[in-house]
Amino acid sequence: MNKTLRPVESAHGTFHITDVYPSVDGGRFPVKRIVGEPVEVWADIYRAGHDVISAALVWRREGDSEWQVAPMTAHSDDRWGGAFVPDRPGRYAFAIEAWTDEFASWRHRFEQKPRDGSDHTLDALEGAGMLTQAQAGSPAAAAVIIRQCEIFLQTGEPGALLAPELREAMAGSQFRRDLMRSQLYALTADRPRVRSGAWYQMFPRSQGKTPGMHATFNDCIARLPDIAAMGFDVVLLAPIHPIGRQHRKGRNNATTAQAGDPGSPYAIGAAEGGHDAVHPELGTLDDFRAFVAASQAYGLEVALDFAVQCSPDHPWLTEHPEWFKRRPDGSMRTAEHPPQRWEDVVNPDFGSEDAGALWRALRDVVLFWVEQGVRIFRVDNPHTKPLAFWEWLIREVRDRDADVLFLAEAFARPKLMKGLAKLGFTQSYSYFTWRTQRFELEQYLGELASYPERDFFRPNFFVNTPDVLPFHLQSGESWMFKSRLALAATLSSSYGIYSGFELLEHTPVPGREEYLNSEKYEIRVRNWEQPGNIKPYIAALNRIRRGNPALQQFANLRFISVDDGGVIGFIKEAVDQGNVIAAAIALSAELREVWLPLGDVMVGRGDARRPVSAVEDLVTGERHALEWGGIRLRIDPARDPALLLRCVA
Ligand SMILES: O=P(O)(O)O[C@H]1O[C@H](CO)[C@@H](O[C@H]2O[C@H](CO)[C@@H](O)[C@H](O)[C@H]2O)[C@H](O)[C@H]1O
Repeated sequence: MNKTLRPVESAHGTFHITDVYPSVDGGRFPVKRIVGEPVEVWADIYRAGHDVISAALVWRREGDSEWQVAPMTAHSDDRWGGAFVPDRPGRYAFAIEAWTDEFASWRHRFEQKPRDGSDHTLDALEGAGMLTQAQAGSPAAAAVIIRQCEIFLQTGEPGALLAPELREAMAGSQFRRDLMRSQLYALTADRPRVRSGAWYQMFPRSQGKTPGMHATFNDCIARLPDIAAMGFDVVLLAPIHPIGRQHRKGRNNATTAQAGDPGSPYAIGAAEGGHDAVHPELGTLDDFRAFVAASQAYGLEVALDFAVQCSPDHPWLTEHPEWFKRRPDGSMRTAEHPPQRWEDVVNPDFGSEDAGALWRALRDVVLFWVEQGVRIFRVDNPHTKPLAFWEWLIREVRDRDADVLFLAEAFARPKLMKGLAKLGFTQSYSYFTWRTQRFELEQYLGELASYPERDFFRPNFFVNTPDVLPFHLQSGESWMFKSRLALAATLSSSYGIYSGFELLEHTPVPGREEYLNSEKYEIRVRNWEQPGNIKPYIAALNRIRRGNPALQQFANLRFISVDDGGVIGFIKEAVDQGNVIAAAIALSAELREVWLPLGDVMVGRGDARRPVSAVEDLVTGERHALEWGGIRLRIDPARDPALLLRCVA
């Protein structure tokens, strides 16, 4: 437990350092920020009496011995602010220090003395006495102090003690008798990919061209130009490991496989190896590394699925039987997440006596793939494993390589999802996949973009996943796919699609939000140029995202009241870059004209900030001038359900 360091008490008691921002659960969990971007810190700092208070922000990266110091300045109502810039990814701690500036307090009192001819010599001597005790400052400050002290001693003029440069020199040179440091607050700085990225999820074995034939990593390499041309940043692979044979699942989640069925890639482990092996039909480890290198060459980063569970054929079941709990009849309980049943896998027992070795083995699996060049992991249903395990694993890995990122694939209870984010997951799945109405989106986004969620929960908006074909996509209407894509790609700075979305795949298992003939259980071959595909639309959206910093942030969001309940409107602003985007996205198919109130939108930086006067359509390039504080524009969802407008002054 962090403790506030108690100072030598002054006559006015100790300082109160409260309402510290940013902090998550009082500093217990790290606030999340991006490397190279200023971290603003605010606190209420006060104490009884009228002495002049000074404050500073002290911070360091975990492992560094030296504290760095940044000044804090007082704003109105005892609110103080300061900032620092974390320059490397990793964990940081910061605290706030407060102390009395005794010379400034003396000066303040001296300046209040009546100018009525009274003798203030004694007061002046007290001030001068403080100069003789100043000892902690820079040589330049020392020179100022000595000079002003000598002037005072030679002339007896108190004006020498009131020189502004002396006040400044003394501020950094006095012994801080009542220095108080707050508790420590934790912070994590991540690389920029965490803040923004477009993800493309695919099953490697389905990337070939011959129906029924298992694809290889070479086939995956051949797919990269198409994925890169759509403007994606991350290519997320379903598990690439050997697949169990016992209790293998068949097509459409059948609990018995037919001859030739490849099984679910989430049933990890077979005679060929476990979590650190590559499915032989995909190729070798060298082939995988070649895929990672080829992805990099296309500007894509590879993310791997990390699923803890094991097929009954996983080598760990024979090598470490103690990690798996047997039922009274000797069988093992298969994994489940009610109502889902995963009959082809068992979960290791996190309560086993040898759980420490299991934890280390799982950590080593992650480190193994880090060695192969992977820096992003989608963690499969983390909410069914102990939270303390994830906190430990993420820390263990990131202490070795702070560039490694973890996405929590948890569609769980809200508090549990937020808990996972607090204890270290870099990004999180979200409920966006099911939020379709304007009020639902506004409410949900409002929650995620507010304090304190915005400081620890970084959502990744997936429009679909291999497990979820949401009802609203099941009619296969192009405008709806585009609308969902535009919402995900602009409301959130990180978003993803599962492959097949670009082809408008939409055939469900009747009555369910699942894909019929899901490639979780079979090999698929697709015509990636299928007529009606929305690849050009995806590419255009990703291009717009890359060109507009406002769309690369999440919490910079403000909804506007569009005069049509079937359209959601919002503003995103990147203040530092002077980039402001207004968006209006149709949630239903009708052609309409909408009024966008933009009168209070300001554009530009600092003194150059001006009210918006026109907008530029980022798709068509057309420019429209504002009239009467807003603009009326047409949305034709059949063509494009989203209006994306750059605001110009
Ligand atoms: O956490 P979720 O419920 O969203 O689902 C994830 O984990 C599931 C278990 O790994 C996984 O389910 C798939 O793999 C299972 C094991 O092979 C299999 O029994 C299921 O039928 C299959 O859906 C799911 O895909 C993953 O996203």
